[in-house]
Amino acid sequence: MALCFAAPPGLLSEEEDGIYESTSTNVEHLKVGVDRRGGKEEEGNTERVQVFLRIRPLIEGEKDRGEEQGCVCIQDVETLLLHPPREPWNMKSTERGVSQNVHKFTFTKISGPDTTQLEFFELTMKETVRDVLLGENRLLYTYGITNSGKTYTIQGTGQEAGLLPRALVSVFRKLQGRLYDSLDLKPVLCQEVRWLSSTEVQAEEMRRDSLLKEEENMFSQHSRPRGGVSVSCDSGIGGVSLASCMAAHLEDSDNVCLDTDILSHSGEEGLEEGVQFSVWVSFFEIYNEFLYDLLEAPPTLPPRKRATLRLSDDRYGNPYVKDLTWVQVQSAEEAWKVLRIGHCNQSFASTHLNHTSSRSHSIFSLRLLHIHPEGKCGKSTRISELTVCDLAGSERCRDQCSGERMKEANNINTSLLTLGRCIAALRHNQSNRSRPPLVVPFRDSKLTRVLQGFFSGRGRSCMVVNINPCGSTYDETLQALKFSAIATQLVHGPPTKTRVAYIQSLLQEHVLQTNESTWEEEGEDSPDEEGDITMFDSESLLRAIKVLKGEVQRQRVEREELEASVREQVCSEMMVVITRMEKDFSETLESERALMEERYEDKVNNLQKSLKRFYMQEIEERDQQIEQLAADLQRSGEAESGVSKTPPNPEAPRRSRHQVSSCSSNSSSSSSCSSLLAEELSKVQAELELCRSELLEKSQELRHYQGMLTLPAPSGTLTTAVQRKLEEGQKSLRQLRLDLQRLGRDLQSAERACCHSTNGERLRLALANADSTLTKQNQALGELQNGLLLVKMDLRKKTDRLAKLQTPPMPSTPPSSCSCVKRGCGGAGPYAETHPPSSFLRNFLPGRPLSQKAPAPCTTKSPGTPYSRVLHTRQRSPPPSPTPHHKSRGGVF
Ligand SMILES: Nc1ncnc2c1ncn2[C@@H]1O[C@H](COP(=O)(O)OP(=O)(O)OP(=O)(O)O)[C@@H](O)[C@H]1O
Repeated sequence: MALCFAAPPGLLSEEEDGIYESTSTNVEHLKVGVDRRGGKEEEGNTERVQVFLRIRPLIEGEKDRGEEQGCVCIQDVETLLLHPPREPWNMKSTERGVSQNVHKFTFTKISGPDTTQLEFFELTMKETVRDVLLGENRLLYTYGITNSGKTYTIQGTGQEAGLLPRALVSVFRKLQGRLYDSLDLKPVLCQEVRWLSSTEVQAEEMRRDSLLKEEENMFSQHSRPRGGVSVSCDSGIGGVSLASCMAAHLEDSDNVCLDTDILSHSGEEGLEEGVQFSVWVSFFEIYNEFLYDLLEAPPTLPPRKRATLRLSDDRYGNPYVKDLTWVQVQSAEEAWKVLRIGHCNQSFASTHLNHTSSRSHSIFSLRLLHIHPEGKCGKSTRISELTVCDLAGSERCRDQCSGERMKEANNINTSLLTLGRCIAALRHNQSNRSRPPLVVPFRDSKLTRVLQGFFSGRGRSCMVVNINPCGSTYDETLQALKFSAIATQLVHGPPTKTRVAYIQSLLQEHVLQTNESTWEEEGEDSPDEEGDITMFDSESLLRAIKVLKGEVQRQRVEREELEASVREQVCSEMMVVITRMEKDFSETLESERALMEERYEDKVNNLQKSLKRFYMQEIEERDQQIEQLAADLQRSGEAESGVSKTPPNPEAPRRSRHQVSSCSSNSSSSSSCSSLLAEELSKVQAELELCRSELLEKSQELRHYQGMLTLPAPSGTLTTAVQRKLEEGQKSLRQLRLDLQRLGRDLQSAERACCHSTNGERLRLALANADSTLTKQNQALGELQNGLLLVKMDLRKKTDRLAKLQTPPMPSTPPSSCSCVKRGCGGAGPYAETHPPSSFLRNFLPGRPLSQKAPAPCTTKSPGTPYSRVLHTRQRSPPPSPTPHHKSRGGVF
């Protein structure tokens, strides 16, 4: 079962899963990987980046330690299987707990531990050197963990010269007899002619300007990475002045054999006829994210701080190392010596894995100036470059015990991670052309900035992955292989030579536009895909530029027109859409409004209904309560007026009144009239009660008088008359009681009517009846009073007469005065005889003073009896409604 391994964070996107594979140990189920070889692709005629794997043998110390070496297994020349180590402590967290997976990687070519330096050179460098001699730019860089054999591969040791010395030998062998006089070419390379004396500057100025102009033209069309070329005065030229320092350095350096036998081939196949070459080399390192020129002698005096170099962009945006020393070399030996000098200045340190571990990325560059002495407008040049980069090895920071080593390891890992991100981004952009491209983070580290040109189509890169077979470094090796797996998916950018064809087509177009016949004559030269930019003279290039300018102008106008028409079209379409939307919105709004109206109408109706129902229920409940209270009231009233003669319970009517008033107030705000009536009723009831109590009092008083009037046997005719009058008075009194009972019943019915709250008219009628009844009673009482007064006077006369008859006259107080005293009137005899007792009359007719001589306190202290208040209240009661009875029912109630 094939399993895809997760890529390192930030290094792989989803599409890149599956670039490398992990499989179970059952090799029968191995999934066949995609073709990762650097062959021609069917589409786009682009080539995959070549990635070579080199596995070094175990060295002595590792053998002594008993390092496990069964992890790395070469399946075939292109496929590697990486088995996890048997000892579990060698595995890191990424592998722990996971089944024993086998990782499968495919490379352009795999070199095993037995591969010699020569074999590896022929495998990797041979073609690269040939391409550089043909004018291409090439980069070869080694990648791997520390102590994996990178430096060994690049430089070699002893008799085993590495790729770089072999490349130098190869270059100079092929350039034998073609090396150009270097002095004439200095201005071509120098942007800062520091090596010239002030007197020579003026003489060289004219020539240099023309050459620089030519060089600039060439660079602009040639599109290649261009470094700032400068020659240090101190370092001299051509290796002549370097000889002394070389001798000193070379004594300390390894004695690499650089004889001509290190290469098995020679010859100058493929080189252009008549072209001469000049070779220049530079060597610098990137240490802790600073650039140092390795060909500059380190300061001997303290502070021994090395001068750093700066990265700059030329006017075409291509990065180059400013003020870097370029040394012209005439032979492989000279170049090798320069390399060794730089190697001596390079930062090395002893780590626990490698006692000569590179702590920096070292970059050696060789530039070839292709000189065409017989160019159409004089001398023309072309520059090609071979850059060999020995990257520092990735390592675990925690393995470093020194703070300086830790810092170096951090910087190394950061820059390598950035390189990985750049490659991943490039890979993403190449495989997802329809999507917007990712920004390639070249600027995130110095290393990627320096190498940017080789990844941006201005050259080609080739990668050598070094691994060691040690099981102890399994995890780091796995990460390095994963990184290289991404690089195998990269394709090279379009080759620069296609630009030549483009320029040719532009020139053809221009000629066709201007003069067709002329073109026909010149048209015999077909576009040369394999040609070089130097084949064009300056006039042709100027014409091409002119055509390009015209084309740019035309396209600009076209674009503006297109933009205007697109804008117009978009505007009109937008207007249509907006109009439609507006219409739709207004329709929707209208329907929404109607819907809302309907909904709220329903809601209001429902609310009205529910409120009506609620209040009806409330009123019914209150009616029932009031009826019950009224019944209670009636019962209590009957009980009071019964034989028991119990005093009336003032609480009951009060409670009834309270119920009535609360009922009325709660029924609705519109029943204010009913509440008024209820108030009136309650007042009437209260006064009625008072009347009752007063009536009872008077009845008792009357009985008392009757008892007093009871005469002995010889009463005669007077007694009979008094008896008759008394009977009449009793009769009137009974009638009065009956009237009062009827009045009570009327009042109760009025109270019920009021409590019904819809029968206001009935209540008014009942009250009017009660009023008339009270008036009648008033009259009856008045008559009774008069009768009683007469009876009293008569009785007094008779009593006096009887007293005179029965007993001799006594000088004492007459009994009438005693009775008056008893009654509390305190009046004199004559006054008492001619007038009724004041309290009696005052109690019955207080509103009408019987005499002007009536005692002032009585009239002032009691301005009106309850009865008079009743009468007064009746007069103030609201008049009956003028509206017909049936209309008033539908009114307030
Ligand atoms: N192919 C090989 N055959 C024999 N010995 C080798 C081979 N490759 C590497 N070695 C030895 O392995 C050791 C480490 O090699 P080297 O210094 O080149 O590693 P490195 O990757 O450059 O390490 P660092 O990144 O720390 O500089 C050296 O002693 C070297 O001689």
